[in-house]
Amino acid sequence: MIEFRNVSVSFGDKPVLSDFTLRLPEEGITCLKGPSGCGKTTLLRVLVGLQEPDAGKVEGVAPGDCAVVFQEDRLLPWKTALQNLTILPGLEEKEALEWLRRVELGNEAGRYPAELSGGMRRRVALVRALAYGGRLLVLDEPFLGMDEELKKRLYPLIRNAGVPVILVTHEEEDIRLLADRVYHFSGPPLKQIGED
Ligand SMILES: Nc1ncnc2c1ncn2[C@@H]1O[C@H](COP(=O)(O)OP(=O)(O)OP(=O)(O)O)[C@@H](O)[C@H]1O
Repeated sequence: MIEFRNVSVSFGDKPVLSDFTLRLPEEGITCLKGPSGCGKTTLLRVLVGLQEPDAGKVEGVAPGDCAVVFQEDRLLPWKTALQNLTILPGLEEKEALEWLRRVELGNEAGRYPAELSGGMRRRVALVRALAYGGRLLVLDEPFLGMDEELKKRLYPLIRNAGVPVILVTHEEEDIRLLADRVYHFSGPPLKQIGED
């Protein structure tokens, strides 16, 4: 179980997390849903250790435990799709190529991020996170820029990640086909308003 305990984060005079407490199960796929700007990304940034809270703490997860895909793909622009994977310690080129093939990018291995579409870059970021392993897979809108048919072909990769997944998505279809449970939020400040 991952636990946010009385976590507060403000940007200027705007509280985004305010004495926020939440327990997230560490099994299956947990979807987080809420309106744009309510604070979901901030929650994930605190979870993975990229945002130091003003107060409170997160228990049950350590730095390096999480493989993350953020809304912006964060690929290294001076490295090809393949090299963006082989920067992972211990990931051989052959295995990296196999990951790219799984997201239908086998022919794009030698291309630089600037030569890929937004949806292609996100697929590289997604397999980089999957190949990283970690104890928890954290995904913030991982299917942005992808059509419905492609997304459906990628769902099994998420389903079979072999680790618990925290998934932020606005898409009902993602939730319907992937989620084991959904936490609903409002905000800011972020507040849990339901669960199903
Ligand atoms: N680094 C920052 N500096 C200032 N304000 C920020 C910063 N990061 C987030 N915010 C503000 O905090 C609020 C919550 O942002 P956040 O990105 O967490 O929302 P979100 O729920 O993930 O939104 P979306 O679904 O649109 O991605 C927004 O009002 C945003 O403008």
